[in-house]
Amino acid sequence: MRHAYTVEQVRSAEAALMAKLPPGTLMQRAATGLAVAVSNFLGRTYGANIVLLIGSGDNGGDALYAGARLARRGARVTAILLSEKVHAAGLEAFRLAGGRVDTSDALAGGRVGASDDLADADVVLDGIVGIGGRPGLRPDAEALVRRVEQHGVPIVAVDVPSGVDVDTGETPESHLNAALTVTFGTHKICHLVDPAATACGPVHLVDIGLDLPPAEVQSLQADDVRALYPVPHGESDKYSRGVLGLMVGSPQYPGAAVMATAGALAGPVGMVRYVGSSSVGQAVLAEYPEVVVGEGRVQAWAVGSGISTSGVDRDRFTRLIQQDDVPVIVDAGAIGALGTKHSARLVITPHAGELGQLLGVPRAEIEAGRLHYARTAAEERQLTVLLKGATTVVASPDGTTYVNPIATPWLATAGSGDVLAGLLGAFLASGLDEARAAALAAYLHAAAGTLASAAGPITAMSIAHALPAATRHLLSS
Ligand SMILES: NC(=O)C1=CN([C@@H]2O[C@H](COP(=O)(O)OP(=O)(O)OC[C@H]3O[C@@H](n4cnc5c(N)ncnc54)[C@H](O)[C@@H]3O)[C@@H](O)[C@H]2O)[C@@H](O)CC1
Ligand SMILES: Nc1ncnc2c1ncn2[C@@H]1O[C@H](COP(=O)(O)OP(=O)(O)O)[C@@H](O)[C@H]1O
Ligand SMILES: [K+]
Repeated sequence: MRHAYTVEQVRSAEAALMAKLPPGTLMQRAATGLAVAVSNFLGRTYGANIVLLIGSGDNGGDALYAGARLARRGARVTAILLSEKVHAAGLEAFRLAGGRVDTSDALAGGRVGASDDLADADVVLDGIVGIGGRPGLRPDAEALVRRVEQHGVPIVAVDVPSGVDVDTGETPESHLNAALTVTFGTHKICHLVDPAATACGPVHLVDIGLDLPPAEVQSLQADDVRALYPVPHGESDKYSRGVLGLMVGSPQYPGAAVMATAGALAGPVGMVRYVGSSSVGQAVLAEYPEVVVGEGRVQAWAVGSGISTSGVDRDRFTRLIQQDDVPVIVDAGAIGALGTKHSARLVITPHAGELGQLLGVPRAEIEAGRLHYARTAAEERQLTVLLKGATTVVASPDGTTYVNPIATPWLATAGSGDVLAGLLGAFLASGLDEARAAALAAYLHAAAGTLASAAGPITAMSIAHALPAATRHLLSS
């Protein structure tokens, strides 16, 4: 499991550890890990041109000490100071190691020297602000960052890409986009939650020995998927593996039923039942003769994919969400049919537009505050939210939050969400709790999309068809 923490949690863990260690130890650990990561990123150190952007705090200190190490190993390292006040001991160590300080005047707008240094750089280290930063880049920092981008020089962010909101993953103001982020002690929320997660690029974690409480946000890793997946055993039968009921697809969108069924059958259930109009049932049977069409006992329901809100059978839906023994996935049109009361355990699977409609908030606001709104909906409505998007967020009413770390943009294809709803239904029917079922489904859906897209552009059905191989690969690796 990958865990992410708030700035407050990180600071208190750092304080506890610092009290036991000689002064400066943590910063030296961070700077050493940073210097090694930069060398690995470049593939060489000797003769490399490295530029440091240095702000006023310890984040700049990390960059200066790492710059000193890189200079001692033969790199040409130049620091551009963005503040009158910078980490004094770090600057001294940097100068002693042969590091140059660019003295062109940032605020005078000249920056001739800086411009030359930037044009020649192999990499730029962003030590402008770390976890002590407020969102946004100041005008001088922003101008420099835009210059770096114009020259196409990759940026390695120290701890976090400057400008992002570390605790929410939001980017309300200007920020930089890193080719790599090197962080210390633990992941912070911005490393896992979009839009900031995208700005981080790949994230490299340097262990500095922190002791941390339970995490705010977590991400499944391959070994978690292996541990959680309900693999059948000698005593299993089709009922004990779980029966999923699908109330999805409509005469207008019959394909949704086929795609949700494909997702479900590629999951861990023993049986899928289809309940709906006979023409849609026939379409499902034509593709999947193993589906049982008609009423019967199920361990979970998936409702709404490929059904418009006005097409949802309200009486039936209300009865389903008022029973308390069978969990229900509420997808697509059924999200719009949700009232304020339910007693079943529910998982809703909106994209940003659908969550916006449910909460009465514009879509763009949901996109900008994905973690916040997923958590708000989960808590206020007392249900689990799987918010779809480039990084899918799963939030449960008890506060447990997962973020899916491995999606590919190829997943953004019509019907992809129907496959996901079916797969999630399969995990719920097999007996997993809602949050874990949702996190596992998002992970495997993305793994299948990644596998399928290796052969070129994908469709929803190719995601479903890649699910067994993606699952086998994960379970056997
Ligand atoms: N506390 C520790 O033990 C460790 C801290 N480390 C480093 O220290 C960093 C935190 O250092 P600090 O607490 O000094 O804080 P930062 O260096 O993140 O930034 C705080 C400084 O930046 C200024 N500032 C805030 N927002 C700004 C903005 N938008 N634009 C420009 N300037 C802004 C503030 O006035 C303040 O002077 C971590 O991110 C990490 O890089 C690491 O060395 C590991 C150990
Ligand atoms: N940019 C992206 N990167 C990765 N995954 C994405 C991206 N955009 C969408 N997805 C994923 O693709 C799926 C799309 O589902 P959805 O919006 O319901 O489409 P549909 O209604 O056509 O099935 C979701 O699993 C979502 O998380
Ligand atoms: K930074």
